[in-house]
Parts: sequence; C-alpha cells; structure tokens
Amino acid sequence: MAPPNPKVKAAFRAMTNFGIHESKVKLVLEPCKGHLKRKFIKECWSKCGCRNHCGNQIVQQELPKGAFVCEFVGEILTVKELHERNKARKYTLPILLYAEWGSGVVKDNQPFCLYAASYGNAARFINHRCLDANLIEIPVEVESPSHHYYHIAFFTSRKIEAQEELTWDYGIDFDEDDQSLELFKCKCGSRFCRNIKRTNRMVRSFTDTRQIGILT
Ligand SMILES: C[S@@+](CC[C@H](N)C(=O)[O-])C[C@H]1O[C@@H](n2cnc3c(N)ncnc32)[C@H](O)[C@@H]1O
Repeated sequence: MAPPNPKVKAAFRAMTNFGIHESKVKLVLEPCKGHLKRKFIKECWSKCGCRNHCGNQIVQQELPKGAFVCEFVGEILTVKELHERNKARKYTLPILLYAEWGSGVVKDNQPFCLYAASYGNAARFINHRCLDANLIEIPVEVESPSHHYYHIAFFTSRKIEAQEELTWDYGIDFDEDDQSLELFKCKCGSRFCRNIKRTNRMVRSFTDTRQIGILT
C-alpha cells in the first residue's frame, strides 16, 4: 500500500517507476517517529532587564550542595576481563562497583569495575583532586537487589560556582608500589594533596572519613 502523504506518494511513484521494489521504498520514505523536535531554551543573562534576578537561568547557575551531576559510565568488567584488558599495558585505577561489598569476595564472573578507556560519558574527563574535590561518588542501587552491581553517581559535596572545574577524589594512594598501575604526578593544587611528601601524615585520617556525612 502506498504511503498517504502527497510528497511521499510522489517520491514513491518515482522510485517504483525507477524499478525499486515497493517494500524497500516504504522502508526508506516512512516518516521517522523516533526523533524529538529540537526546541531551544532562551535563558536570561547579565544584559536582560531582570539583571540576573530571575529563575530563568538553569544552565548558567551554580550547583547547590548535594545535587546529582552525572553518572560514571563505562564497560562493566569482571576481574578476569580487567586482567585481559591490562595484559598489554598499565592501567589507571578502575572504578570499583563495590561488588560483594562487606564480604570482600568477588567471584571471577561477577561485575567488578567500570572501565571507561574505550566507552564512557563526560564523567571520564573529570580530573582528580585530593580530598577536597567538589564531587563525591555514591554507589546507587537501581535495579539489582543482588549487591553485585551499583551505578556510580556523582553528587556535589558543596556549592559549585558556575564555570568552576568539577573534580573528584579518585582515591589513589600515590605511595602505591603496584607496577601494573599507571600513576600520574598529581597537580591538583589541593593543600591536602597526597602526592606531596609530608612528614605530617594526619591528612590520611581525613581521607578515610571523607564519605561520612559529606552530604549532610
Ligand atoms: C579520567 S582522566 C581525566 C581526564 C583527562 N585529564 C583528559 O583530559 O582526558 C585521568 C587522567 O587525567 C590526568 N589527571 C587527572 N587528574 C589529574 C591531576 N590531579 N593531576 C595530574 N593529572 C591528572 C591523568 O593523566 C589521569 O590519568
């Protein structure tokens, strides 16, 4: 049966006259139902009459403390798969999925970490900052009650100004002596930077408690 739209009908006729089979033409010409119509939002800015005192400024605004920013997306790998990937090269710390949290046992075939070297989202571009980063990662259980797999979601640990760089603490121990890990020289600039040799290692005790009450 020919499509009802007159323009499509004409194209249909032309194409079938050209010798293309009816079923193929229908597949090509049927209007797409899956695309959203793109509209845009016009936000107020410094030169509007409102002088930045209205609510029509979502994208430009600072983020309040405790706001959800994004998820960390990557391939879900088991321990075995991670070792396979890293046979040829050193790896940066994978994002652990807190598999079997509590018991500390992760079986070879269970989800172990998120690996974003090949596939990921904007979260893989977030740089590290020791201790006083403005984002914190929280494991979120969505669909799996088995405690093998969590989504890793970033929330703001404090108010973040517009244009401020987003950072999170990768949890790296820069004193680590694991030859398979590719550690970088940290340039986070934090006064708590763990990559600076200190005599006073009190900083470590802050690190250990950083997740406790940070969103309160
Ligand atoms: C997940 S990527 C972050 C995004 C990366 N800067 C980029 O532009 O693609 C991690 C890499 O960024 C660099 N990096 C992140 N935080 C850093 C820091 N505080 N000091 C130095 N290099 C850092 C290191 O090379 C690290 O291996």
